[in-house]
Amino acid sequence: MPVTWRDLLDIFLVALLLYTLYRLMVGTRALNLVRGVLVYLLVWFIASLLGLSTLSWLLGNAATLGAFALIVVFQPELRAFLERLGRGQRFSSGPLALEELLLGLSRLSEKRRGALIALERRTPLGEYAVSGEILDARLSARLLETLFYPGTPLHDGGAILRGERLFAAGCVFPISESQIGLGTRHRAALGLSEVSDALVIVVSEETGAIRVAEGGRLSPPLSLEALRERLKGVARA
Ligand SMILES: Nc1ncnc2c1ncn2[C@@H]1O[C@H](COP(=O)(O)OP(=O)(O)OP(=O)(O)O)[C@@H](O)[C@H]1O
Repeated sequence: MPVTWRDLLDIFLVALLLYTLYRLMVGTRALNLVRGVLVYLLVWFIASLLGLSTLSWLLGNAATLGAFALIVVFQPELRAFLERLGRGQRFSSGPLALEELLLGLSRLSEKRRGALIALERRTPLGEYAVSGEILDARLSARLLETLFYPGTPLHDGGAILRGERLFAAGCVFPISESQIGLGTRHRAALGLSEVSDALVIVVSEETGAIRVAEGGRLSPPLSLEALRERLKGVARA
């Protein structure tokens, strides 16, 4: 049968759809889930091919139950994914007010004020924002200083930056289990960086050191210059 322009269009659209889905999932837990499901399906397929009836029966029945379990467990990711799909474009949090952020961080560090600030990138952090207070205010150094002033109602917890807006404050981030020796502020920074592509900045109340968590890794204390370089990439993104 000859290949028509319809077949080519069909192939192109399917490829585009798969690529779009992949781009939407990069940097989220959902990508690992898809990998897991693919491995599961492969094992199931091989078991059926080899006629291993008990194993393929077991995997077949577990798949039905598993599908429901996955919907429940990954409900936040599914919601975020559909939100991003609904926006019709790649999520982008807009330009970062880099100098204001750096000025705020240097003052917080100088005065040894503990702070936790997540820079939202492609993974939406809305589910963490609603655990605190939505502010959606223009970011300024003075606003950061005010927010993390000890004793104020919003100084506890983390702030979320969405582009040049300080989107939320007083938010609860997931605590990492990977480095039990760290204090909870640093573990919360690591935890959020494990489940999202956010870059999370921590200022230590004890030492004033500024560190960055990204992709489940915590940097050593950074100088302002090193931090500027690190953040420039985010500002451009
Ligand atoms: N799950 C969380 N999400 C956001 N912020 C949190 C979370 N858990 C703790 N924090 C913040 O961390 C503060 C406690 O910091 P703690 O002293 O335990 O951490 P630390 O990593 O040793 O930091 P520091 O060096 O500033 O003392 C809390 O007052 C709160 O503001």
